Amino acid sequence: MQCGGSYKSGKPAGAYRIIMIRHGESEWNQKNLFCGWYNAELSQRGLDEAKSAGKALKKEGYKFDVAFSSVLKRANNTLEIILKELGQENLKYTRTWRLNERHYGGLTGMNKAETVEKYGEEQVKIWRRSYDVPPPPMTPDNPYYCQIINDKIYENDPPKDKFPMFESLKLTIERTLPFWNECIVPELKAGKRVIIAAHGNSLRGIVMHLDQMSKEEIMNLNLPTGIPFMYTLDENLKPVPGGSLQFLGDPETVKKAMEEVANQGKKK
Ligand SMILES: O=C(O)[C@@H](CO)OP(=O)(O)O
Repeated sequence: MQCGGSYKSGKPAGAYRIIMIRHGESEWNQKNLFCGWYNAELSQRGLDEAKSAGKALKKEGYKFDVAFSSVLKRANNTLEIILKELGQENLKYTRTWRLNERHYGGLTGMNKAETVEKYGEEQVKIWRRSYDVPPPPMTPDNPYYCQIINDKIYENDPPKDKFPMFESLKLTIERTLPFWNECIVPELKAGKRVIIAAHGNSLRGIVMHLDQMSKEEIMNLNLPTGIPFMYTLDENLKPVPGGSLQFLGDPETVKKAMEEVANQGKKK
């Protein structure tokens, strides 16, 4: 059976394995701005994180048959850097808006710490991490409204009448999960070695689904930038014991990186 490919660590017979990674730090992460559908570049640290992720995957002997990303360049570039490190730069990958970061609505472009000063830590945590409370909608007076809505990456999809002006995690999951079920799961079931390079919140949606997390549990999950993680799934696509959210990095570094993300929503 091909689904294990060249993975080194033990994988139970019949299980499926998938690697996911949140893009490396973007320039807007670095400035601590709500980013969402704005097409930010990777920062130098983000480029380095992507390279390190590629090296770590290479060291473990990973190769991929199929790769998926959003339409946003911070995720695309992260994936391309990883594939280059693996000597797989010619692997064609699928880009879809369904794996995009959640649309941060009217918060897009605002500084997270300043938003805390203005609205309080509790409100910002609700906007950032609650399951179904959306941020305020993006209105035409937002400085990034035209740039986002007219961006060529959205030329074909989503249709203009369905173009979101905000998304909660729930709404993000509603457009990400159909893609997971219809496009990613069949590749896993066909025994393909799959990698997804996407975003903090689209990946939180997939994690919530795979681990059947409650609305309360998902609030406390912050995915670090640029550290690959693995899921090992049984034939029903449920994580095998110990098969959830296994980071390819030392636990202390991962813990610190997760805390760093959580702390972006605190006072300066
Ligand atoms: O700004 C964003 O788009 C996301 C990810 O960078 O931020 P948060 O971690 O606050 O959901």
